[in-house]
Amino acid sequence: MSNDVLLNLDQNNQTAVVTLNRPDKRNAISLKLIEQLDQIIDQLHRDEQTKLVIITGSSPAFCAGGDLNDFHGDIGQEEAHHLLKKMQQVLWKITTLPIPTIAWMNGLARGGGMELASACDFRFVNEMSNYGFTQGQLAISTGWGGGTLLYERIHPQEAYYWLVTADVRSAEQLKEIGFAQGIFSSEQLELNHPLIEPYTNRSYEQLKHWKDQWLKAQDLQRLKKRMDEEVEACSHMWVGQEHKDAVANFFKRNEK
Ligand SMILES: CC[C@@H](C(=O)O)C(=O)SCCNC(=O)CCNC(=O)[C@H](O)C(C)(C)COP(=O)(O)OP(=O)(O)OC[C@H]1O[C@@H](n2cnc3c(N)ncnc32)[C@H](O)[C@@H]1OP(=O)(O)O
Repeated sequence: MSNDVLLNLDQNNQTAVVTLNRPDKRNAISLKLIEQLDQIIDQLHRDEQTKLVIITGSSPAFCAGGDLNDFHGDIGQEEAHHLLKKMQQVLWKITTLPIPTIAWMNGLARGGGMELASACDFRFVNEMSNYGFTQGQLAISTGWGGGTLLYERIHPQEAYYWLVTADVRSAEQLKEIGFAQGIFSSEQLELNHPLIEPYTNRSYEQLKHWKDQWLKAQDLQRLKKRMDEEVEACSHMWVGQEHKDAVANFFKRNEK
């Protein structure tokens, strides 16, 4: 079975690097990838040695969102809800990991790729890449709970505006609105990168404590409820003709 998600630990088993590994498909999140990611995140929840999780993508992309072949438009609302829910559950597990999480956004991200990044505690972006919550262009909303998480990451007015415009923004713009904490220029992730070192230099105890504070500062019960509502709303838009047409147009544009 191909490994659509890779897990690498540093020599002390303290930093886990989780890599989405479907570069030919711009690391689009298929159902198979969700299953593998889910297992890895479960493993990290149980792990008592790892102090930091970094999620990244195999070059050239970070993540092109949900795999539109698997999450195709031609399904009923209940089936759409069932499929969207699977990834929402993974995003929830990432959000509630007891140690800090970083999205190292090595390349472009669209749609659900941005939702995945929003589930992490910190985001670092590549100066050469661009990023967008483009679901609006596909006649849907965010569908994994990542739109809800966006409201927690940046100013709500800015989150609302970004979701409606569904525009693609530069690394610089992401830093300006506070979505990204830093910008890097190299494509390769190095654990001694100055943006990563502040984390690797801290102890397990420190990082776990700060994450605990971060989680307690949020109303998790309400957050989960809002994420559930997002999945429900998106599943209804999913079956609309406008969405089916938008997905068909994407594949038509990409026909070789
Ligand atoms: C389902 C959940 C929902 C959510 O809740 O948020 C979503 O995520 S909806 C999906 C949102 N994502 C998109 O709309 C992105 C669609 N992709 C693109 O716009 C472009 O592919 C790109 C990401 C900007 C990359 O462009 P480029 O570098 O020019 O590559 P190609 O377009 O040639 O793509 C290469 C290859 O990858 C396949 N691909 C890309 N994205 C997806 C995707 N989301 N689902 C399935 N497949 C995808 C693309 O079809 C190409 O495949 P081949 O033709 O076989 O080479």
